[in-house]
Amino acid sequence: MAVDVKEYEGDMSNNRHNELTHVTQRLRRVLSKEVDVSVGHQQFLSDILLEAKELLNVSRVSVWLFDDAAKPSKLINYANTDWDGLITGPLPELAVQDYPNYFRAIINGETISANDAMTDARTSEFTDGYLIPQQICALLDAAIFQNGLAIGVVCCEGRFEPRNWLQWEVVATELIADCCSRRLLVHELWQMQQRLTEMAFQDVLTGLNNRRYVMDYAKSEMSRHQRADRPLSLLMIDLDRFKLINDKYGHDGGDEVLKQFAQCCNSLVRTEDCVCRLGGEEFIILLPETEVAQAMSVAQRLKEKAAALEVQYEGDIIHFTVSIGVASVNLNMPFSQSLKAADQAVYQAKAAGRNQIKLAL
Ligand SMILES: Nc1nc2c(ncn2[C@@H]2O[C@H](COP(=O)(O)OP(=O)(O)OP(=O)(O)O)[C@@H](O)[C@H]2O)c(=O)[nH]1
Repeated sequence: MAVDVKEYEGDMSNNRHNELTHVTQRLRRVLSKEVDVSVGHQQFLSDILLEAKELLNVSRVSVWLFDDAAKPSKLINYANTDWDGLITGPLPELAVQDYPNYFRAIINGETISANDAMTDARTSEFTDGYLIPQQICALLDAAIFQNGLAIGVVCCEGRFEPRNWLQWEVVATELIADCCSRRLLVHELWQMQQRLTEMAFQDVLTGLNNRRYVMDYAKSEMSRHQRADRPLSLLMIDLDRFKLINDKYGHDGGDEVLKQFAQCCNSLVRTEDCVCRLGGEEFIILLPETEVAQAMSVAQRLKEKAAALEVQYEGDIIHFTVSIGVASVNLNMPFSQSLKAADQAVYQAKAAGRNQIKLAL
């Protein structure tokens, strides 16, 4: 049911007025969450669209984004409130060649307040294929901008009869479109930040945690284990004669071995264990809540699994072995001391002929 100007200016029933005040407050509360990344952005969009649907008293509100803001050729449905019956499932993409007037208006940044969508020159293109079958009579569409370019549109659809869109309804839709724009930007920035954090703590080649990560992780695990008086163990692993593998199969062959060995480590340990590539052909596995005797048996399984691994590379099969140093992490000393002890054990394993496990003293 549309709100009439006269009604809004003076005669609006108390009920409708109270209802609007209530919905506006709800909408403002939801809009204020635009920077709260703990709410998923799809959830946020669907929340504001629902509030907008109620505020404007329309059948559906949806968000559509251009495939390419610099050179738009399609509008793709991004979020929408459901509506009772009719279209279900994903909405089809809209192509510029089918709706040139509509696209032109949105690209120009116009807010389309089509009181009668079937006669408005910007929306009449939808008449036979969409408006008539869906019984949509009024459309209120506001462009979503980013950096001065229209990147998409918020679309409000009224069914059954034309309506006169009021000025406040137009402004409310534009505010919602602006809010969608900011939220999409917040989402992009959040994704970028996630990616940077991942990059800062991840080894690019193997996807394992890197040295920076293990140092932070060890620090927090050491204090946790100290408080709980629990044992923490570590394996330091070095691939044997890795230079020969590089020399024989090339750097890419060596990389393939490192990647497959990383997977081998991951497949062998518990989810709470922390596998890291320290650099080069050197890896470390931290085993929380683990006595050194159990750590020795993990090392034994890893040594056997590595020796049995057949790395397929350009028609060849590459075999390799590992030398492992096992240490119980000394919770009263800096972590670097335990690393050093494990490193010396690796050195002894190498000196003893490689493909060996040694316990750090
Ligand atoms: N393919 C590849 N090779 C690497 C990478 N990082 C380091 N290396 C190579 O790893 C080799 C390590 O050689 P060394 O330190 O001599 O050790 P090793 O040949 O494994 O001999 P031992 O440790 O004594 O058994 C060097 O040739 C490095 O160039 C990497 O990311 N990819």
